Amino acid sequence: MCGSFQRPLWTSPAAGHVTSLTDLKTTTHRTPRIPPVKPELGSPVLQAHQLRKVYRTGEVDVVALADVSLDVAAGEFIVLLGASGSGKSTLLNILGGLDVPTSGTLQFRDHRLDGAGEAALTAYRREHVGFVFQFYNLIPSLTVRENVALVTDIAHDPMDVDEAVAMVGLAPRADHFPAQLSGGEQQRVAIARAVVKRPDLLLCDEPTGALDVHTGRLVLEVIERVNREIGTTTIVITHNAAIAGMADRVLQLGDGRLVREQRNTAKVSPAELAW
Ligand SMILES: Nc1ncnc2c1ncn2[C@@H]1O[C@H](COP(=O)(O)OP(=O)(O)OP(=O)(O)O)[C@@H](O)[C@H]1O
Repeated sequence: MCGSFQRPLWTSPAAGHVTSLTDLKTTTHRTPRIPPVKPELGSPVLQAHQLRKVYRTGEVDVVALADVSLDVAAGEFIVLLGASGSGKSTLLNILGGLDVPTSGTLQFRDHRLDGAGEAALTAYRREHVGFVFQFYNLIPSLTVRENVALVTDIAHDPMDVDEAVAMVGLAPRADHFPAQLSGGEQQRVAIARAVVKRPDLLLCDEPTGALDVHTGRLVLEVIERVNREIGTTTIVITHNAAIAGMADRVLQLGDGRLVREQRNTAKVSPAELAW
């Protein structure tokens, strides 16, 4: 399972809070970083042990995650299912360094993330994690290419921007603005932006939630392609159980706990998914 944990890597008091892209650039050389060595396919990339997250609002404690233990192997494609409020986003946010657990341990390769400070989590997210959310968060005044290129300024070893744009099938639209694109196309730009820095992890929270079936399939095809061709470890949250067929492994959360885990012996391509 989780093996012996090391002390958190990032405890340097010199690493300050990062508040803007300019800050990110200027902190690049000060912020402790994990070397960008790609792990062997199948080796553990994330190890979570008894993760617990309690949100306190006034006098009320909400237990969003209750002792979730989970190993994620490099290159794996995981679909995370569960009813609304079951803790899916909370888990994804903690795995992606957007939030920290109340208790439990989380390790990315050899490095502890629980207890890591703001600057350390920023470095982790910036160098190792690509996020895709339900809404695309593109900058309207920038073209497709420029939206994707923004990230490469702060990445250690980015992909060529046009290569990333081509990977999501938008090469002919590279000079278009977000308002000139459909929702599915905008989501594909968001995926290109997430993967252009060659992250170890691609974390997607309801990536097809705002899309119709046909467009949703196209977006899932791009996510599947990134996982298959680049080997990016991928976790997708969805309410749509049909998407589970794409996964190597399907995890189901209920009331903050992992209530079901299933490995797919054969994966279904997004084009074959029916919902
Ligand atoms: N910042 C917060 N403060 C207080 N409670 C929170 C906070 N964030 C989440 N929660 C609570 O934690 C629980 C898990 O929320 P979470 O968003 O992780 O669920 P989810 O499975 O992703 O739900 P959905 O499918 O609706 O997005 C819920 O009861 C939610 O109300």
